Amino acid sequence: MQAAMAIEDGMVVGLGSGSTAALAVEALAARIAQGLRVVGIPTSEATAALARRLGVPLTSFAEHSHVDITIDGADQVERRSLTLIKGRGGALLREKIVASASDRMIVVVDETKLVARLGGATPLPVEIVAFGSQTVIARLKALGCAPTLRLKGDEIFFTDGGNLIADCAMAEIPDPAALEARLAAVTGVIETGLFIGLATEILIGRPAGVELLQR
Ligand SMILES: O=C[C@H](O)[C@H](O)[C@H](O)COP(=O)(O)O
Repeated sequence: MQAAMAIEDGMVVGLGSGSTAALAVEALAARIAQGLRVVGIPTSEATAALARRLGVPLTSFAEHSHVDITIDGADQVERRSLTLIKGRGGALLREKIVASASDRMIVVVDETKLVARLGGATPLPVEIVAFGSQTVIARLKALGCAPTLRLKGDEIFFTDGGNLIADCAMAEIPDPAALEARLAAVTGVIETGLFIGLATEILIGRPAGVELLQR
């Protein structure tokens, strides 16, 4: 995978979550097997397990306060601004912490995820605290979206941090920053899946080759 070629010796690498990010971890592991020396900060327990299994050395923010490059996937990418929706796998909080600490965030997607405007068919995941979740969800509804508490089978889905996800369906999002501010102002909202100003490069896989969008 092309994104893994951006990683150089000695770097601290943010390891994203999801099926696309897993391919990047595999590509990184292959380079490590050939002698590349790096350490990774995983954005989920699943990614940490994969990295351990493939022999990618892990570290944490206790040892490294900044990340050189993070490679991650996304659920939607707004072409003009490189703003993202993330969190379909429930890893948005750790992903956003790692992305915010990164010099570069390389996002790998296929062309179906590229949109003129975010929202619409893709709901926005919002991580909320479990306590009082009914009242938090009611307040999200009052902001104009249609939230659904995420389930895993018949059970409530819990994030790695022990929180809940409200998937907020809404029409297209004309102003992601304004929406982010309104959602963040709701007590009990921990983080949203809107990634604004974080992605520095988008690699779009197409049958004909890879397109690069850069900030
Ligand atoms: O919480 C999950 C993450 O934000 C994923 O990076 C995102 O859902 C994309 O996943 P995938 O590459 O599997 O489509």
